[in-house]
Amino acid sequence: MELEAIPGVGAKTAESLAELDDPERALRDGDVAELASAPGVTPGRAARIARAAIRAKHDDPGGFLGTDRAREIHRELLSLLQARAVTDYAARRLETFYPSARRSRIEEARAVTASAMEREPTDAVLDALHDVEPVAEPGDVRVRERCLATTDAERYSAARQAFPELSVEIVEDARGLAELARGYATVIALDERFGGIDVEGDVRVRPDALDEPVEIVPERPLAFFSRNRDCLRAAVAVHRESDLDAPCDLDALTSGLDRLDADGAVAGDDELDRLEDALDDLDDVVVAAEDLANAQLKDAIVEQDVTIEGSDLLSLVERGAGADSLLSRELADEYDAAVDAARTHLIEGLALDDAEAEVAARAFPDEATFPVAHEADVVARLREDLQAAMDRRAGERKRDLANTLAGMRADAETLVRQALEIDVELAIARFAADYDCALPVFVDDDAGDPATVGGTEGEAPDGVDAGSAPDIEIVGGRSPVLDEPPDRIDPVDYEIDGVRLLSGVNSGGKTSTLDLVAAVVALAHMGLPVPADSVRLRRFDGLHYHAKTQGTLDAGAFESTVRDFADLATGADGGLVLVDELESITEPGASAKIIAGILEALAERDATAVFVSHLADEIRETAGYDVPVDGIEATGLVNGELQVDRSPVPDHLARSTPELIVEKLATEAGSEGVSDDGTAGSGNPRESADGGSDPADFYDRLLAKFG
Ligand SMILES: Nc1ncnc2c1ncn2[C@@H]1O[C@H](COP(=O)(O)OP(=O)(O)OP(=O)(O)O)[C@@H](O)[C@H]1O
Repeated sequence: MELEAIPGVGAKTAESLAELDDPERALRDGDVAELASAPGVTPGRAARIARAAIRAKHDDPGGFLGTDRAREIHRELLSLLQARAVTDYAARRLETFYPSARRSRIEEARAVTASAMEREPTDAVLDALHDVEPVAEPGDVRVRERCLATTDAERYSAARQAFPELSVEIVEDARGLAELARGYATVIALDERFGGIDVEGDVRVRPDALDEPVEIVPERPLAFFSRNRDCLRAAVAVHRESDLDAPCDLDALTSGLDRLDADGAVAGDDELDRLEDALDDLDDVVVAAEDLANAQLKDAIVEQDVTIEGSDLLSLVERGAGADSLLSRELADEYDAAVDAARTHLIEGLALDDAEAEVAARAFPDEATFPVAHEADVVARLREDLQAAMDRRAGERKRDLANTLAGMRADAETLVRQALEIDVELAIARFAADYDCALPVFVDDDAGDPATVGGTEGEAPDGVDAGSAPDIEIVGGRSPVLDEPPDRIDPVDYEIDGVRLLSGVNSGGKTSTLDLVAAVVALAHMGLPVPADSVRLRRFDGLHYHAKTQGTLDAGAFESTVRDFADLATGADGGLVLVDELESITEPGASAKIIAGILEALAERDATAVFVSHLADEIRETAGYDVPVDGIEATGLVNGELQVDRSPVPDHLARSTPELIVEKLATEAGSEGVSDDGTAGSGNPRESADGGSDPADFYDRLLAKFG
């Protein structure tokens, strides 16, 4: 895919995207996280790029949402879905679900939805998802205890390029290697000519180094796994909890991760731990051993009666020395015992092995002295030996672990990607469960092709013929954008065919019905499930939902609204038109004429449209064809509140709220004029006591005006 061919991707963004490992895959899969990892590409922009790439793939001109209200409904739906995603990735990825008029795009999104609706969002999976995030590249790795050495300038620059983590040194000969070995724990010689040389220190000859990066720098693969350790563990848990097919052996990956520290060091190796502890404790244990010997020896001296011969005393006094020789002669056994105790303390305290113990034993001298003092150079040698053993061991363990894990990197990345994708599906599944959704059935509008999207291949669902099916049929629809808790929402049935008016009492739910239709149509064209028992609809080219205007428009705004409707009524767009109380734009008489004209033009073009209006009668009178009117009917007034059946009654002009109230007044006034025994209270029930006319007459007169 030519990156710059994607709308909105300029040369600079294309350059950034080209830095990704596989930008085409990321674009193809709508992998927003991967796109957002390109330099300078924010997550929001990544979502827009992914959407544009999807549109380009489906040759989709976009612009399905034709009005502000349509876009608002889409935004609300998206937020409801995003609120059900655990990861930021899934929230962004959901933005790539946009309403499209293209059958291929709708089918592509529906495939994800179909799989999503099989998923069960258990608490355990959702918990595990909290720690999943797109894998991160580890920062620069720097290994200071190992270096590469060569005599060859060309090999030198190749090695520098291949191993930025290590120092690379030029040496003249074996002496140069030996010198390096004094400064580095391990020196890796790259030249064959060094094979078989005998140099002190850990010097390895590896002419194959450039082909074996894991052997030479095991830290490199390990850095990826340690950087992403928590996320990988969480991705493993997501796979286990959701029975997802894993791309690798989860036990092997987990045990590898268990052997790794957060900083890339090897964990859980007893020998390595022993060496590390011994190094940490060395100074303290030496001092403690020395103190022990001195305390023991002091006690022995205090308890001892020393008989000193006169000649010895003389020699002591004359030479001012010789107490040590006296000590070794008189207290040799006690000294040996004290030094033995010190050596044992040192060896056991540091859990040294035999070879280390042999060195450690020399830390306390055989020759008697008081106080007993350790040999600093022997302790230094012991430290060097322990450090070298630790470096060797750590290197071996790292190489082992790196060899196990390096081959799992691609699978580990897939593991995380799958876990993130599952979050997208679970968000859809949770939305579907919360709003009792069903997958809508598209009754295809392609001429001569009754195939359905989502219905039985090649035939219309339940025998419905594309020619005779209504444009939209909603059964048990529950508007997700209604500001009511789901259990307080009355399900609505509504069938829309052609261009129609929707009448009804105030607050009967006309606007909410338009919202429901808009939400259902938007979700269906996003390839998502709809909040209804069932929905059948034809594929629309766009959604033009005009919300009610607040108050009468001034001349300029009125003119531009009429222009908008001119575009709608004369354009080639096969979109769905929803309009709420357009009459509020100007005075009622003029409004009815304008609405009638728009309806005529739309009907001539076989459009699908619903116009909510309180002027249904006036519009019908003016319109040049028989405009169908549906009605949301009040079933009565209880305690001053309207009882409403929210489902529009087809081909029925609903009575208005004023009519219902006048009817109620007329009924009440009529029954007040009749006495308990059913006879008239006065000779003339329509005559009031003071001789004026009865209010019931007045109410009847008003009622008669409603026809
Ligand atoms: N299907 C429904 N289930 C439950 N409550 C609903 C439903 N539809 C509407 N309502 C309630 O009725 C209120 C009024 O609805 P809505 O604004 O859609 O009526 P309307 O007929 O457009 O009113 P108006 O004629 O005044 O513009 C909503 O705020 C909501 O509380």
